[in-house]
Amino acid sequence: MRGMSWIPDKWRRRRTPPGASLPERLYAHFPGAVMLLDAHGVVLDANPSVAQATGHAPASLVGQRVTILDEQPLRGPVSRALAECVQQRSAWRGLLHCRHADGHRLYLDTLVQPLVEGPHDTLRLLLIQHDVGPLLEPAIADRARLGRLEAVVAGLPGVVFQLHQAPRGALSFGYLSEGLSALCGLTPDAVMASPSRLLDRLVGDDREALSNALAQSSVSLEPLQLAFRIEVADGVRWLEATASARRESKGGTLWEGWLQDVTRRKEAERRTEHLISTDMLTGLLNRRAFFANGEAVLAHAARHGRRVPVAMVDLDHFKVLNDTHGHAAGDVALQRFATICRDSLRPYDLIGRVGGEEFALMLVDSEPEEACSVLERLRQAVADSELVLGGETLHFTVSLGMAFLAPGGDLGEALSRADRALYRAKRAGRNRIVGPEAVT
Ligand SMILES: Nc1nc2c(ncn2[C@@H]2O[C@H](COP(=O)(O)OP(=O)(O)OP(=O)(O)O)[C@@H](O)[C@H]2O)c(=O)[nH]1
Repeated sequence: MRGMSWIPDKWRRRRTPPGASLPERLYAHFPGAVMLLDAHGVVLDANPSVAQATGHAPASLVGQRVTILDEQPLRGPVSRALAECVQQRSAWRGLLHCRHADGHRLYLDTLVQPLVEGPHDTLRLLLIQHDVGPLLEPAIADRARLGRLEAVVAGLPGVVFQLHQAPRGALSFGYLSEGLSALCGLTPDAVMASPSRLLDRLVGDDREALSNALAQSSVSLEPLQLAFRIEVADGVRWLEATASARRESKGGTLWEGWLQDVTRRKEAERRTEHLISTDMLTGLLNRRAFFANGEAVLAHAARHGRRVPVAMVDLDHFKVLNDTHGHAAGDVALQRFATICRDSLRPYDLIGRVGGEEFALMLVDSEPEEACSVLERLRQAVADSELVLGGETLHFTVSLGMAFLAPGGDLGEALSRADRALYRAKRAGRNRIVGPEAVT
């Protein structure tokens, strides 16, 4: 190759002299850029195709370092390829981003071949480059589009996801957008490698609720919509998943959708729910909420075949207390009764104010004898309590009517029975418990 620098310029215009050897013809007509370099990358010779591939006249390159083609001379990919080839004394092959003489980017498929003919010969490098930009153009355009799309998705206030469920149930994420880190402190890569990193953070029953929702959606292929709680570094956050479902060819299910933080909406809903379900004077459940919660408790008890104790409670001679000491004193008595109820019952028992001075109780998971003694303690605690109002100490009592609700029974019916028992307690002298009556 070293001997080819003799090729006259006129032949570099792709003409070869009559009788030129095969290597000479190849060099002149080769459709790619061919350059001979010294070990420092200085161009010793360049074939005519260099002009077409790089925009530089072959003669103008001779004597210059070939790293002139680099986007960042001395630090660009051409420099690195040459250095590797010289160090390893072996061929380097790859795609290089270079700079055309007019400034535009080139994609050059490149071979750097070390040439050492004898042990004492100087190292030379053969550089062969093909402009593959036109071949790559569609892929480059696709990549640019993908880059823009990724930037848009990364900027969304939520997470775009693709969730796959194998026919045997295993879940894996095919895609999670960058927003996941802001949403829950986990990187998309970490969760794609191990979905349990995210799923194990679901709070309480929400993991089961998600499994059930996925199971239903995978059968019906109806869209998935579910809000669930997840533990994050600074507490608990509500997320909502909305996704379309479709069957995959091998029988699995694919959900594609959107995950967003709905904590503020959920908190607003919880505040609204609290407002519409709470009695303002006592802070207890109001009538509507007592019945709504009661039905859920009964459904749970029915599944376990348990009877549920219920009671109606009424403050005794409340009208007299109101009339004698004023309506405000009556209000304080109602509030005191609510406090004693909360102290006497367990947090998950239901206490509702269902009328002016009428209350309904539902004791969850209590055996009959246990329920009777709990209510007796409650009655006694009220009788023992003292209301100090305007320097005067007042006492008040309550009467209770009790009933048991058998599995599958009707709550309204049970409370009517409890109410009739309460009436008998009043007739029998007040400050007592009457019942229970079995209700089916
Ligand atoms: N202070 C106050 N009084 C209320 C409220 N709601 C109802 N009341 C009063 O509760 C009283 C109920 O009186 P009654 O139904 O005659 O019964 P009672 O005086 O408790 O007599 P017995 O139940 O037979 O022992 C009425 O005076 C109502 O005005 C309230 O929110 N605050």
